[in-house]
Amino acid sequence: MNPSTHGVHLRITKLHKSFGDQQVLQGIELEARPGEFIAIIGRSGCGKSTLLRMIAGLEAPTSGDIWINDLQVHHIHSEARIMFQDARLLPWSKVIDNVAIGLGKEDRYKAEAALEQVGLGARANEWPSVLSGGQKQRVSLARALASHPKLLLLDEPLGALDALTRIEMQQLIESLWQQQQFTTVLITHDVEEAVILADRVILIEEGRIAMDAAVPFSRPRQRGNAEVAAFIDNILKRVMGITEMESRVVSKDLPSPLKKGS
Ligand SMILES: Nc1ncnc2c1ncn2[C@@H]1O[C@H](COP(=O)(O)OP(=O)(O)OP(=O)(O)O)[C@@H](O)[C@H]1O
Repeated sequence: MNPSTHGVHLRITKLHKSFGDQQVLQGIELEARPGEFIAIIGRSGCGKSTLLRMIAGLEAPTSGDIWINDLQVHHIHSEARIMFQDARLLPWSKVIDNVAIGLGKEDRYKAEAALEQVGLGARANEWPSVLSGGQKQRVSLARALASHPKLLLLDEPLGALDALTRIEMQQLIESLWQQQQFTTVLITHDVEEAVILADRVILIEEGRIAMDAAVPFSRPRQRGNAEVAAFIDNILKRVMGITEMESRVVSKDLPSPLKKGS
């Protein structure tokens, strides 16, 4: 955990969300301390994005409360920024203008600085269309960070990237988080990514928090490290609902994600 004077305190109580008859979230209780980095995992469709959208103020809860510091979330919070799997850049605006969206003219230097921080200062005056997927996500990250948010919401932002670019982006996000100390909520399908980056890994199952595991390793965390790999493996087993005995059978007989890292 990164002690922080910058990030917000996030608190979620008795949160329910239904779409028609479908109850997606059924009593979420969750807290992130200022400057904490939490990762939310869970099977496809369990409600991760819905939860993030509600924290962002883009979707209203059916019932329950979300607090950012002492303000209840009813609409988009001025201190929060969200980043999605697709970069969502405006194709008719230059890279720097995409980063500067929402900033006043006098704050344009902040967009330039954010673009430098993600390593794309030299590409400021190009069109988004000439950038690679990873570069577009860097621009999207710069746009999210240019206004110095106190809460960064990441909805599977690295999901579409190749493995190497993904690792580079993870390192970039971790180093910017360490410098700027914003509170971070990361949605990811990748348990390894959650364990490498987050202070806590939180599993949503059947609409509730089924696991909230503090990651006990110092940073930067090494993927090859046996203890890290075993920790990832245990979470994977928990996500897949596989018992110890079943996992031995799976590990022996099949190439399986349970063997990841071994
Ligand atoms: N606007 C909506 N209207 C109706 N149903 C919705 C709406 N948004 C989400 N849902 C439903 O809520 C459930 C949770 O969706 P959500 O996108 O939050 O899941 P997720 O865990 O993020 O999934 P994935 O990992 O596949 O992205 C799904 O069954 C989805 O169909």
